[in-house]
Amino acid sequence: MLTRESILGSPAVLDKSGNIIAPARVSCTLEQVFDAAKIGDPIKFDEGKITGVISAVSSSEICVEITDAGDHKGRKLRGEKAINLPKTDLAVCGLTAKDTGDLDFVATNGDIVALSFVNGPSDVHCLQTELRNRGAPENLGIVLKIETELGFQRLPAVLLQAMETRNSVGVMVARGDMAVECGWQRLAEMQDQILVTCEASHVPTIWATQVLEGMAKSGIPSRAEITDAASGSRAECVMLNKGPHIMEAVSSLDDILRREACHRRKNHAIMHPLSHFQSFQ
Ligand SMILES: Nc1ncnc2c1ncn2[C@@H]1O[C@H](COP(=O)(O)OP(=O)(O)O)[C@@H](O)[C@H]1O
Ligand SMILES: C=C(OP(=O)(O)O)C(=O)O
Repeated sequence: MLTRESILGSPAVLDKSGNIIAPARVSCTLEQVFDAAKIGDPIKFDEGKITGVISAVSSSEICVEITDAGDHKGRKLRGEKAINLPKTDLAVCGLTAKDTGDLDFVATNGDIVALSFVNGPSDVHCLQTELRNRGAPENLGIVLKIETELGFQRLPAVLLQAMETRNSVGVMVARGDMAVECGWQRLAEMQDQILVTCEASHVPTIWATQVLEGMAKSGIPSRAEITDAASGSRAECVMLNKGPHIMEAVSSLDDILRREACHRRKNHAIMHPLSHFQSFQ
């Protein structure tokens, strides 16, 4: 059960035979969810690790039937984990009350402001207006985090809107939420298109989320991670997430990107002679 009231989460209460007497409860801070969600809408918790379908909605509670929580042992949902409703039009436009509060500080102290869940040009316009109203400097950078289907579809219009002001603009390929919102299968195709569109628009990009994650966490990368990190050379910036081995991850990333720079410039392969195979000439 998802509750509008901000309460501490609690697990389900079961009787001796394992029947649910009271459902598990978690609260959701985004109030619009309770007006927008509809029966049958999919819902995902903790980056898609737990999935469900909405089975009942009221203005204060949303009932969710969990359809997948891993194997028979299930998965624990801890505090502060993300909730995604990929097919629900949340009618969240622009900025929340907390965002506008935070902007008072950002406008005078920030170098860059990142806008999460950009769904269309109106979100960007809203940020631009709020920054102008606060007299934010023209050189305050704006990073647009593309993480939803709508943001992806409207990227050209989003970029044109961002270019209406003199603020430098960049795009983050926010692959964490994008995979949850749009489905894992679409990630490769979507990230490619974002990179190409941004290159054509002369907008720098940030390759984000789970880059060398295994290495940052355990010290040893997977083979797939190395290839993914090398693809970061197609962006202007790569974002790493924290972990006890982050220093090794940074230095490996530097090494991988330097090597890749000999073979690729942005989205274009450099077709120089393959020196490794000269002995075959
Ligand atoms: N589908 C959505 N459309 C618009 N805004 C959303 C959507 N999902 C979440 N948000 C907004 O974005 C906020 C989430 O921000 P945050 O988790 O910090 O994003 P990020 O994953 O970019 O760090 C929510 O509090 C909510 O205001
Ligand atoms: C960068 C992302 O967002 P967050 O800042 O929540 O990690 C993402 O979802 O990929």
